Amino acid sequence: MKNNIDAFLDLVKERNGHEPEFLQAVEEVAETVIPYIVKHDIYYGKNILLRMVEPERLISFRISWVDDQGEIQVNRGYRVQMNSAIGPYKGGLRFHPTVNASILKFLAFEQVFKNSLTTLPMGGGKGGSDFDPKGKSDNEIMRFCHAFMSELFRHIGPNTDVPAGDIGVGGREIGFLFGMYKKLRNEFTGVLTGKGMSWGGSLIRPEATGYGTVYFAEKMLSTKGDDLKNKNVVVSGSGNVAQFAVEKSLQLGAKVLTMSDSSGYIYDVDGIDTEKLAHVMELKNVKRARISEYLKKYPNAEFVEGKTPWGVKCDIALPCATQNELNENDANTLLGNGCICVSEGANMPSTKDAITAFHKAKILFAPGKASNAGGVATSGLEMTQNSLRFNWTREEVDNKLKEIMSNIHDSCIEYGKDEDGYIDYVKGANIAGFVKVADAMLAQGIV
Ligand SMILES: NC(=O)C1=CN([C@@H]2O[C@H](COP(=O)(O)OP(=O)(O)OC[C@H]3O[C@@H](n4cnc5c(N)ncnc54)[C@H](OP(=O)(O)O)[C@@H]3O)[C@@H](O)[C@H]2O)C=CC1
Ligand SMILES: O=C(O)CCC(=O)C(=O)O
Repeated sequence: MKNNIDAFLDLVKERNGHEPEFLQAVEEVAETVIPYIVKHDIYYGKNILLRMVEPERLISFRISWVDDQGEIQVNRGYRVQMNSAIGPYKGGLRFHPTVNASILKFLAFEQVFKNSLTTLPMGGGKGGSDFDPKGKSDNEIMRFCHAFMSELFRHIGPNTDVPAGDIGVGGREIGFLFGMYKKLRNEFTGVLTGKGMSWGGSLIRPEATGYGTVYFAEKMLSTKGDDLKNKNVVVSGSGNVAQFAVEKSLQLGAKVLTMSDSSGYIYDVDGIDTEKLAHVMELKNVKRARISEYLKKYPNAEFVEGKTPWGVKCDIALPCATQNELNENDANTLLGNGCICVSEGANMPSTKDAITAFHKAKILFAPGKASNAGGVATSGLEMTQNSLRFNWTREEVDNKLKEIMSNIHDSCIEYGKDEDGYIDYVKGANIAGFVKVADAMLAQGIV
């Protein structure tokens, strides 16, 4: 078995040696899926995983735009169309200075498994740009988004590839991107998700990733006869996913102690309640300020500069910021402090060694591709509503989201339960995600 995994990974490294994040994501999948392939004749010897690690298409393009000073700026744009076996490519756009092919390939690869887990007909893709939205005016953001879409539009469409938001891309950006797509194509279609409610968006889509992450944590806790009530929760990030993970945690009776951004974290020993969360939303979504500003209104809280919040004692950790934000030392600190459950809101926030530590300690650990799948699942529901030209109520969408998260949890148990009864959610999510895509690839032949 080890030989099969090593030989596969050597081949992937040979081709992608300079892409560490992509290799990390592939390694995690290979270690759990190859043993399954070896035991199942229908998949063995078909090089399915080797085909899955090669993007069907990787588009890279120039984005030229003019800033408020009249200077011409040049950024790089990408769309990774990873796998379309079970539906049109689907996945977010990230605008962040760290964006490169490795990061987008890791995200697109994870997206293939995640989208498969939702049971909705969506392939996997991801895109974005090394553009940094921080400190840019609304007009600059608009000009950049328009320039980005003036190239991307020819590669996407409601039945081809349907982008959405990710880091640095929220409702404002989706609006500008949609406006330019509509102008260039002269058609009003569900080509993007995360749209505004008056022009084709779905209720609950803004909340869905954070809510889903907490619904998943609640499902994991229920396997131990436990729930979120009175639990201390530590959250990283203060963007879209973090905000709604905090909101749902509060609704389910937990106490939230931290939020963060790239400058550090705030620790509020009294708890971040709904009023304080509303202030964070105002700071982040309207004023686009740093999280440290929280202390101006709530001076009892602490701001810890340049650090992640994993040293704060908690029962539950929700990493909701970015990849590799929680390492082995952080994992050991969390375990030492009695943490019993980690549900990833971000994509690949825990390093490989951190996951090993969680597994060794046999705590409840959910990988992002399972626990944060509520976002893309609700994007799938937005696509359905667009096709029907109909809107479901908030309650209808939320119920469907809960049901999807519960089904993903069941799939993880089906494929991830070890002999001693421990649920390895990483193994479960990877194999369950793989099976559906692999079956479709086999049915469609070598294309
Ligand atoms: N939006 C969605 O629906 C989905 C998002 N995700 C994942 O969730 C995570 C968060 O996304 P989202 O909330 O949408 O993005 P936002 O842009 O809304 O928020 C990102 C948050 O993470 C922080 N952050 C970003 N980069 C870093 C970094 N290098 N170090 C420390 N903090 C950082 C940001 O701080 P700062 O403002 O200082 O940069 C901000 O607080 C990402 O991993 C994303 O891929 C997963 C599924 C769906
Ligand atoms: O809603 C979507 O299409 C994509 C969400 C996303 O980017 C993700 O799941 O990581």
